[in-house]
Amino acid sequence: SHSVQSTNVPMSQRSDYVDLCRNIIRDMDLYGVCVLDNFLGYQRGMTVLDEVLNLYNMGVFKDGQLVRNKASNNLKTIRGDQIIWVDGREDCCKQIGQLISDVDAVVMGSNKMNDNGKLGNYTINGRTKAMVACYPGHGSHYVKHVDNPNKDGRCITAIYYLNKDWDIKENGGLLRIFPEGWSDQVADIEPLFDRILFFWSDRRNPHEVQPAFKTRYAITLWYFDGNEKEEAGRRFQHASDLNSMQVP
Ligand SMILES: Cc1cc(NC(=O)CCC(=O)O)nc(C)c1Br
Ligand SMILES: [Fe+3]
Repeated sequence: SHSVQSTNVPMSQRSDYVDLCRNIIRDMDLYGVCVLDNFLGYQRGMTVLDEVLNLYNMGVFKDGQLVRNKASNNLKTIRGDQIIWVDGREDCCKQIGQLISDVDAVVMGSNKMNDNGKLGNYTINGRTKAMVACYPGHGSHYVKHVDNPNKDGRCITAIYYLNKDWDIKENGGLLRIFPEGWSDQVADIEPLFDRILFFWSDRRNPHEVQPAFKTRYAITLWYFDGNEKEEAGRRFQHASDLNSMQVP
């Protein structure tokens, strides 16, 4: 993981912007996973957390949908996260909107900056809205899964974490990625405040959220590869798949 110097200038004007993008390109090419700490800096991180807490206290989060648990073959609550989709222009989400444009800046910057003008051979041309998620913390978890197993167009998952003073031993909530091809290695990522994580959304990165015992917040964006999304649009797509993503 890399640490970002905290300043308050917009991302693309930062002095270390180019380095940040190069770090993302290198880590994504080498590992398919990249972690940046102190992404917004403490002050701005706190303003984003305040907006998320405000949304949560307004009671606008919805329960994540139930997913059939193949093992027990009955409809069981196997994901405890509560979610709300935000596009960042709402009055109550201006700071989340700033976070989104900073993530856009580094993802699009990395996409342009790579020698062949592509990040991992993708042409990123869009993204979903921001999915703000909260794990209530009574052992809520998320079973091992792949974000995009069937080429729906999503190529990069970006997750920004908001959890201050998080003690993984006490609070759990570890994100464990099982990178394909690294048979015995796993990537254990603690959901720490002002940390951002990028990983390829496809079958290269099955991942799970281990049970959390303290309220755990995260904001996720999925970036689209133009060609794959175009192709997916042509193929029959179950309405539920499209429902689970909201595109601005
Ligand atoms: C709605 C939805 C959420 C997630 N979230 C995570 O994997 C948790 C990552 C973390 O919070 O560390 N993944 C998928 C494929 C869907 Br769909
Ligand atoms: Fe996921």
